[in-house]
Amino acid sequence: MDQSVVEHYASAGLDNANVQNYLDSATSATWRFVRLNPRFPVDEVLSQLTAEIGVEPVRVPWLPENARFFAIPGATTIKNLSTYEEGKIYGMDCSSGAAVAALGLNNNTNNVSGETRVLDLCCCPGAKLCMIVDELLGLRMEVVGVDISDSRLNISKKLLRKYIINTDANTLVKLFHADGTTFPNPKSDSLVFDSRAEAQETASSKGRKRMNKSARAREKKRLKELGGEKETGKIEKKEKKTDEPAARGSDSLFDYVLVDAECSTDGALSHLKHKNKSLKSSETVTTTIKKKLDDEGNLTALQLSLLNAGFKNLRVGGTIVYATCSLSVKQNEGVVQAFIEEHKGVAEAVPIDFGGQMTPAVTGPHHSLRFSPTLTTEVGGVISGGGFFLCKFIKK
Ligand SMILES: C[S@@+](CC[C@H](N)C(=O)[O-])C[C@H]1O[C@@H](n2cnc3c(N)ncnc32)[C@H](O)[C@@H]1O
Repeated sequence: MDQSVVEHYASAGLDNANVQNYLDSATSATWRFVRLNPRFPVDEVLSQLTAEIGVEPVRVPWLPENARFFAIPGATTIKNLSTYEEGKIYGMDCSSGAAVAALGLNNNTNNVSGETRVLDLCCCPGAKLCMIVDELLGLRMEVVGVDISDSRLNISKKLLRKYIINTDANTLVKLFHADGTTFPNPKSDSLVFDSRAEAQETASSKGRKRMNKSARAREKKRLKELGGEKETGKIEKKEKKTDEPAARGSDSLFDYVLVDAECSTDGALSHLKHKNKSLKSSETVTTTIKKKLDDEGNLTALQLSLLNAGFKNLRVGGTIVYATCSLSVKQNEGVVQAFIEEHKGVAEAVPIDFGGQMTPAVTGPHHSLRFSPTLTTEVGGVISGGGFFLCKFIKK
């Protein structure tokens, strides 16, 4: 195995044998994780899920109960489950869930205007974006997702259409195709999704269908009786209303910002393999990681720019979380150190609290948390997911 990759993992605390084990085990994880959609009753979803996988899902004990994370056997193909097809569960790693839980949206002490505004600066494919919306369910919210990749934004749109858009009027979710390092930039950013506009569109097309079926004749008669109106029998297509959302733009500051930055993905090999289906053996995985680590200078520059842009979009008193699924010291503690030096006295690193539970994470400088990748998983005790790094700041 390439020595630089071994050294990389050694610096993150894995010994030689564990590195090989980790690289080999990426396709055969003991556990995988699902998050329950809060729009359905927990008990009902759990019994349906238990019936179809044949074992009882185990709640991830260190995440807040209302985050609804459960471990299921690693061999389960989530997309074949009826609970997944029916939109009752999301496939999502519990350490990814930790990034959203770290924002503390449930406490919602940041909300000063009656509306909670959240920016997810690298949002695709969108698992965390959906969790942000779910955490705020029932409150007035504007959640903005930004990503530079068109194809990945299409995946996010599908997710939002499946889980989110037909929710209550308090929910507004927008997606921008934009460079997160310069967001907002009205000259180059483009709004590619607006949940309220979509919901209105869906409702009015349903209305049109109903009209076509049952009320067409009556409408024809009514128009005739009114007189003077042309009896076309056709129902006018209404102009699409843009009363509030899309027009408002992206110029206000946010209460919460998540910067789940582009990284070398070496802590979450299952994600890396998911993105690149040709990564079958530990050798090809090693080569890919080596390539990414060789380009680490560019990566850390991008990460710092994203974190700075996220901070610029945050209002005073707001909360920002920086996250990566890398174990690299340069991409994690290194970026955080550079950020703190640039924003001395304004960015304050604060402890991350998941409701006082013991977590599988190790605390580092500036209250950061490191989740080691799964090597052994204890059910009933601490259950860990992929490798992850988190650091949280408030703006003073
Ligand atoms: C680690 S992934 C984010 C995962 C996502 N938060 C989720 O939960 O599904 C990093 C994302 O950053 C995006 N990205 C990379 N460079 C970017 C930039 N300059 N501006 C915005 N997004 C960027 C990538 O397209 C990718 O989707």
